[in-house]
Amino acid sequence: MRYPPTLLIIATKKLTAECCGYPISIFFIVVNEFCERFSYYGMRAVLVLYFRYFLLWDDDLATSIYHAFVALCYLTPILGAIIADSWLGKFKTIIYLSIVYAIGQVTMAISTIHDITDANRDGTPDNFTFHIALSMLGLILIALGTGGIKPCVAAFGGDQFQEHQSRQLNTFFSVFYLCINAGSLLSTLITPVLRVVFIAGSGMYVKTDPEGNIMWSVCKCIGFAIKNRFRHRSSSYPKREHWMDWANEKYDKLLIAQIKMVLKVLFLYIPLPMFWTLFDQKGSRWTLQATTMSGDFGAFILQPDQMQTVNPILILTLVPIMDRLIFPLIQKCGLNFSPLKRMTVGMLFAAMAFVSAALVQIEIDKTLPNFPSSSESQLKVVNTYSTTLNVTISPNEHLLIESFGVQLHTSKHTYSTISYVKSKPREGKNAIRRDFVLRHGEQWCEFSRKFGFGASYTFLIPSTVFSDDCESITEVEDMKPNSVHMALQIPQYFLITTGEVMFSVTGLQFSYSQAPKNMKSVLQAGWLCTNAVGNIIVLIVAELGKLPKQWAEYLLFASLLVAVSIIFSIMAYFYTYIDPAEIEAQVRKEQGLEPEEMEKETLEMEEKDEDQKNEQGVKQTKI
Ligand SMILES: C[C@H](N)C(=O)N[C@@H](CC(=O)O)C(=O)O
Repeated sequence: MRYPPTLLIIATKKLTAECCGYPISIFFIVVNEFCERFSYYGMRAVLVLYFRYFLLWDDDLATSIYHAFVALCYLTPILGAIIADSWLGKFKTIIYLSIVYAIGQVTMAISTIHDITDANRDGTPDNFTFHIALSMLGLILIALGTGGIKPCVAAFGGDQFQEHQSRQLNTFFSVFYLCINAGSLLSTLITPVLRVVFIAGSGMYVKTDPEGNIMWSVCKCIGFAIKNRFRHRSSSYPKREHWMDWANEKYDKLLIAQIKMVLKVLFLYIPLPMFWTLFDQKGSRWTLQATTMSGDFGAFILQPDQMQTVNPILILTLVPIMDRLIFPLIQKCGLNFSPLKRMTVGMLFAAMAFVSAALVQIEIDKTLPNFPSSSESQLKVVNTYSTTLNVTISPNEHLLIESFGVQLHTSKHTYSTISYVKSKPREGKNAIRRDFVLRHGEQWCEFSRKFGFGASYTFLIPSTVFSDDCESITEVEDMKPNSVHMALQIPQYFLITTGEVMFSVTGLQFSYSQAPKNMKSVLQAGWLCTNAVGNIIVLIVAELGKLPKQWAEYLLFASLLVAVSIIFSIMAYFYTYIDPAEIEAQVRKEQGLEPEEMEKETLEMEEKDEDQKNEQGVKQTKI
């Protein structure tokens, strides 16, 4: 027994204004995406350093919370898709969640004002709990906003195209990706203001109504199929072609066919999170790696977090090159570079990027001093005499450690120094880059010297310093400047970005093209979830796997991705590309329904007592 759909909506396709074959409305959508990514990446670029140097968390905690936030941003798309499909529709969801998003950005910005709790005006917040709580609230709102609108925007963009515009639809996803990266490149905080552009296009959009709680219908249908299959587990019941066919007794054939399409794609997505695991470490591990490198490019000094802009810059150049040159060339050579093959190659590029990061790390490690572990201390003794002194530390002697200095009492002498260094200077910077002036009352002198990035020095300043114009200052280098140049990170950025173009742009198009019409946002949310899971994997591997050497962790991630890409290529080999519209039309024909009148069909089922229906279904099967 099958229950007919209770609600039938006849959709009217709005005639959209076109320019060069494209609906004009997509202009507003891509500009909106530019602004949104502008805001998101502007904040995300500095996030790990905010955790590290404002909230004073250690590298591992900063990395973990960063990835937890990114994971949340890519989990909330499920919520966004539910709200859009079952309640507000894509357009209103984008508007309302953008407001939540803007409130989140403001909250986050307020949390960074240390003056709010800095009563003693020493430049450090007095109440870290307040700042942490506020920033976490801000981040949760941002995640809700950015993630909530993300599956809607791409699907909403796709919805604007008519059937005759399939070529333009493919180009749309490339342009869409270009805008994401242009936004990411030019990130600043004015974005929430610019976002009104999206509303300006309101009159031109094709706005499809929410189609009922599609996610809920899907879950109920899957649940029923599983239960029904279990009830008929005995071998006396004939097997069915697909396990979802066990929902036939109660659910519409069209819904079952659509769920089969979505499940096929979601199954294929299982290995994909590993790509994002590597990709999103640009913002955490790679940025922290850059803090131990030199950003001196002669004409300008690049900050470690600015290094991330290499990614969108490369995207802006690589997407057109790939779309217009490489992919057509491969096609001309007679090679079938199908979307799933592109995605596999993309994964291999990302793995190579991590091998490159490991090689750079090995170079950096050669230049780093040996920092004391948490169970060790470091003691530095500076000899200010002109003769050689022997220092003997007897195991029984008493060591007195003061806050800014170390005093060493040995059996023979007492020396004192003013340095106590246990890590590289913050963000690879020195407190002083050039020149400092010493003052005492009316007297002053200037010490002139260019200090290297990430170096640490101790200055011994004698009382005669003003009489010889700072000449008598003795400088001791506690830690050498960063000598490995940030330019060495460019190959890893190039490899990961090439991988991204092949993997992410293709994945976005693939997710849209393989989704049934009423489940485009659902599948976009599924695609974005692979990103969320990827970030959760970083948390697990970085926290549990704690490898003693960073380069070893990079190699571990690269090897995992190679293994996963092999599994994915096998799964892809067995995947058959489908045309959802064709399948839907075929099912409708089988059901004797006219395609025009079923342009849009909600699959809201009558709320009847579940057990009663199951019983009827079982009885019918037995008959
Ligand atoms: C800035 C990145 N190159 C990028 O384009 N990211 C995409 C894909 C993703 O990370 O989900 C985006 O922000 O949508």
